Amino acid sequence: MTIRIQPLTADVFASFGEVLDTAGAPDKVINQGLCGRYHDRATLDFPEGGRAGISLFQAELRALPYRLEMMERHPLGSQAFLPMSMDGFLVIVAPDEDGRPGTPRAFASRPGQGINFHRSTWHGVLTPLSGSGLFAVIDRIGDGDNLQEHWFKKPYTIE
Ligand SMILES: NC(=O)N[C@@H](O)C(=O)O
Ligand code: NI
Repeated sequence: MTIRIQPLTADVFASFGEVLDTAGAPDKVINQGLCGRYHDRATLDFPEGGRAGISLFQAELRALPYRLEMMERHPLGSQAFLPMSMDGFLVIVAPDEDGRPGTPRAFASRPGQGINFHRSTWHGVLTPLSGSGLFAVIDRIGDGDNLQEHWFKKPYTIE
């Protein structure tokens, strides 16, 4: 089955997580008026202990059409992907259907956008399509099994 990539917007992504960008006016202007602060724009959620960690991911670039073989989720915490280059990337999510991913949805972020997956949101792994492939990732550091994978019998084609 082929999944068509759509533009990423806060509305279409709302049930899966938050989109971080500087659309519109900043919530606060700081630093003697020289910096706009887009304040508290995503929710870090680690209900069963653990703490927030910041890691760097240096990911290989992928190409389209993209073969989606697996989706994963983190039952113990949210996960944010913040590109460290001005490049869009591929964001793949799916609703949960009885403990497995339903039909995936694919979005292309704009340069300068980051995302934060809600805890337990089914998602594809970090998928850069251009640029450096370097991302800051904010997710849960702690004990317990925070990774659930689902491998599709028939991979999807994302394009
Ligand atoms: N496993 C890991 O650290 N990365 C994944 O969670 C991912 O979403 O890329
Ligand atoms: Ni993940």
